[in-house]
Amino acid sequence: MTKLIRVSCAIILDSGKVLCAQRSENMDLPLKWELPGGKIEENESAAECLKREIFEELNIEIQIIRSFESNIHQYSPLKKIELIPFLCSFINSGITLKEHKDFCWKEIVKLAEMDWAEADIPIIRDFVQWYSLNRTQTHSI
Ligand SMILES: Nc1nc2c([nH]c(=O)n2[C@@H]2O[C@H](COP(=O)(O)OP(=O)(O)OP(=O)(O)O)[C@@H](O)[C@H]2O)c(=O)[nH]1
Repeated sequence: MTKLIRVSCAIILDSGKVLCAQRSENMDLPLKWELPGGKIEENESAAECLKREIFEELNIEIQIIRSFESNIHQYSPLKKIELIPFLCSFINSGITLKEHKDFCWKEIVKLAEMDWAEADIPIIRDFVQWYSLNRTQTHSI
């Protein structure tokens, strides 16, 4: 049976825009856009993983606001991931890319235009829908 790989990812919201990261040519899913994050290690919670990965990949600290429903996606017979999203804000802002090719801040209404990794598509759709219903609560972010 295929092992389920659990992956935490961050929807980092700042001034109504979300941080999108582009995978580099030499990564799996080359040049696809993703939400920064990574694989959850043994003895680590999804939230702990996210803080560690975001610091390792982008050199920034985040504050987790809430989690959203995860998405299970089978990329191939041997690769099945559970992508677990968290809404986050910044603590500091000097992004240094350690692994990704590029990053951008995308307005929420334009998020669906990006060429996302397949597992991210339902997560982005659900987040855009949630934001349109809850934007008044997120004004301070
Ligand atoms: N971090 C992150 N990973 C994602 C997203 N969407 C998605 O399908 N993935 C997949 O989840 C896995 C996360 O692995 P990772 O970020 O720790 O590292 P990686 O590319 O070095 O993994 P690899 O060792 O499989 O090549 C990758 O296989 C990646 O393709 C996403 O939005 N964020």
